[in-house]
Amino acid sequence: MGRASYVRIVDVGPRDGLQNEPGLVPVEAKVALIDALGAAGLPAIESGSFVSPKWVPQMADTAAVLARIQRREGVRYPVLTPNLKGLELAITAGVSEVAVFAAASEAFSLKNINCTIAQSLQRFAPVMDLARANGIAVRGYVSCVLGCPYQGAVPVAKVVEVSEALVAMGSYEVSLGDTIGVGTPDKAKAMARAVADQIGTDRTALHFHDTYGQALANVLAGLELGIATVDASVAGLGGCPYAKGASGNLATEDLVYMLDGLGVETGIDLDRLAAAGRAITAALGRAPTSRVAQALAAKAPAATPG
Ligand SMILES: CC(C)(COP(=O)([O-])OP(=O)([O-])OC[C@H]1O[C@@H](n2cnc3c(N)ncnc32)[C@H](O)[C@@H]1OP(=O)([O-])[O-])[C@@H](O)C(=O)NCCC(=O)NCCSC(=O)C[C@@](C)(O)CC(=O)[O-]
Repeated sequence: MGRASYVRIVDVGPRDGLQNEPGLVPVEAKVALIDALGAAGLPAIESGSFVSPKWVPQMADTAAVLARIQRREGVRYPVLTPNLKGLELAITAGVSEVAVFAAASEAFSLKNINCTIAQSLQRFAPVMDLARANGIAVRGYVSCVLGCPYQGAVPVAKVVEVSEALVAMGSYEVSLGDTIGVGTPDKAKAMARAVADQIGTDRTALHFHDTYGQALANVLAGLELGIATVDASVAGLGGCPYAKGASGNLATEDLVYMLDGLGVETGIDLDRLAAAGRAITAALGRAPTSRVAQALAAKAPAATPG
């Protein structure tokens, strides 16, 4: 199957990007980021997570963030929910989409959500049922699809097995997370193909971190399979609190620039996206790691001295 003519980008910056920030990011900065991403044309913006505030303090204000964002018609604002308690909080916050997150590595599952892979799938079953009863769409994640910080190699068969289980339970899509960004294109493509062959290309999404600078190449390899949903994080924000050394996701600006160049539609305005990235990184006191954002900033006319 060839490359799709439209790729749906899920910006995970407000959640995956910010969850590991050492200093608390104010609610206003998160709301401004989500609204700016919506205005830039993102069709889906992962806006927070209802997880234990002891485990991930940065996401403890998710309800406050959701109460203040400007929800745009046609834009989805999923949040992570690891268990029923998380889903109940998400329902109270009025969400229409959540994500459950499993792993293909036992060691990572224990560190990240304090249970085995099998226990996590058991825990997700009632979450899926309650979500369905409330008309809430459920996305699934599988972490460590190309390697684990604790266990090393991860068998592709395990990635396929967990992905199939998530779809069988009711996930409309499974996002394949290279949590520590160790993948390279041939391996990424073989893994994504093995999953897509079982659950369908239309249910397969790519979520690659850029730790080793391979994320864009890995995405391109996945696009060749016809996969048409890709996660990215504005300004390259991010890192996982339970994966030491994991850097940010593929930067959304870099992905949009590549797709624009390939003639693949995204519906995203690159300049507005880059402005959103500059605003949040300014609030965090640093520059975007996105190469495209840096290039655009270098090209921008200098302010007139005044
Ligand atoms: C899953 C748990 C809760 C298990 O944690 P646990 O300690 O086993 O849970 P518990 O059920 O025993 O509860 C312990 C305490 O947490 C509370 N609690 C329990 N659940 C919730 C909830 N939903 N919301 C708020 N509070 C909650 C619960 O009420 C209790 O409070 P206490 O009585 O001690 O005061 C914990 O391990 C956790 O929150 N983990 C989240 C870790 C996380 O968010 N990781 C980052 C996201 S995953 C990721 O980044 C990878 C991804 C998706 O991007 C893809 C990729 O790149 O690979």
